[in-house]
Amino acid sequence: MPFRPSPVVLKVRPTQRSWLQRQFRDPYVKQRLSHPSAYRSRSAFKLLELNEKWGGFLEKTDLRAVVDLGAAPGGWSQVVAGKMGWIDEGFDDIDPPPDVDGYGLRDGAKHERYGSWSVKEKETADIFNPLSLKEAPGRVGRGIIVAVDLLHMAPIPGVQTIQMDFLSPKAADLVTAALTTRENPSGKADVVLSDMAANFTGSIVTDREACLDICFAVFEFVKKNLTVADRVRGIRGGTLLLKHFAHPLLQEFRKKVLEPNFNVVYYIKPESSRAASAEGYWLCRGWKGEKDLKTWTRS
Ligand SMILES: C[S@@+](CC[C@H](N)C(=O)[O-])C[C@H]1O[C@@H](n2cnc3c(N)ncnc32)[C@H](O)[C@@H]1O
Repeated sequence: MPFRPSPVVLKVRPTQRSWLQRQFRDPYVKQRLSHPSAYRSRSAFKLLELNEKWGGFLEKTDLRAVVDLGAAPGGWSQVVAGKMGWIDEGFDDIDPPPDVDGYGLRDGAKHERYGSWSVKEKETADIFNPLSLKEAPGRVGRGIIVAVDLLHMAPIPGVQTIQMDFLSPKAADLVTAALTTRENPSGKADVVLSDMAANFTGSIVTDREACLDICFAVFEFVKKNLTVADRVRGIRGGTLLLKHFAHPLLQEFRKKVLEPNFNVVYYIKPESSRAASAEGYWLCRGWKGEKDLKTWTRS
């Protein structure tokens, strides 16, 4: 019988068709779909690659707290949860563990067995009643992981998920509250990851401003919440991984804001990032702290 395209196939527009063709050819999409960990996003491979090439910053034994900003659908959080021992790195996210009832948590549900919960901003009032990591029954990982996104994200063991706009005025305080546990009373994070990206509008000015808004909001958070180096106590300064898009003003942000405040700032374009995309990452190591803070006001 001759092939008759279905109405669905007929409806695919040329732009969608080229997107689909690109997806089918993409080795990282193929890898994601066949990988035993069933990573939720192609981005997961960027983080795995960056971590492996840049000294295993997610594998340090003294890592206590990680924040994942712009976390949905959850690929990076899965990678972090794997590195911190909450899930096996070969964990299959699609099949729930047999002994866990309703592994897909409801919004607002605290899942003490795995030390995970998922809340919306408006529901957080009584959630941040710091649960001691040691008291959470069944907790197997180490440290705390807080994930934030505008979108709903299905829970991952060991990851506390807050659905909210990170640019909203309350955001930093809510994340700090979520980070503050008996084992992490300072509420500091050792690693802050930001893969946040606003939707592209096509206007260079609007897109550049949106990217700068995100970079500044993340930096404000870092100022108060990233672990500060303390040589006497043998504590290394925290790490920031920040997505951005190529633009001269963003280069200025790197020079005037990031470089003076971290020991080193690397520009990285992971192999798994599409060559045609203007995105890149800054990996900033060794937060110096607010003591000698250098700031910059954008024009
Ligand atoms: C590239 S995706 C992140 C993918 C993620 N790292 C993963 O591995 O699954 C970017 C995310 O940033 C989120 N985002 C953009 N602006 C945000 C904001 N102001 N507050 C919170 N999340 C935001 C988007 O909703 C989107 O889910």
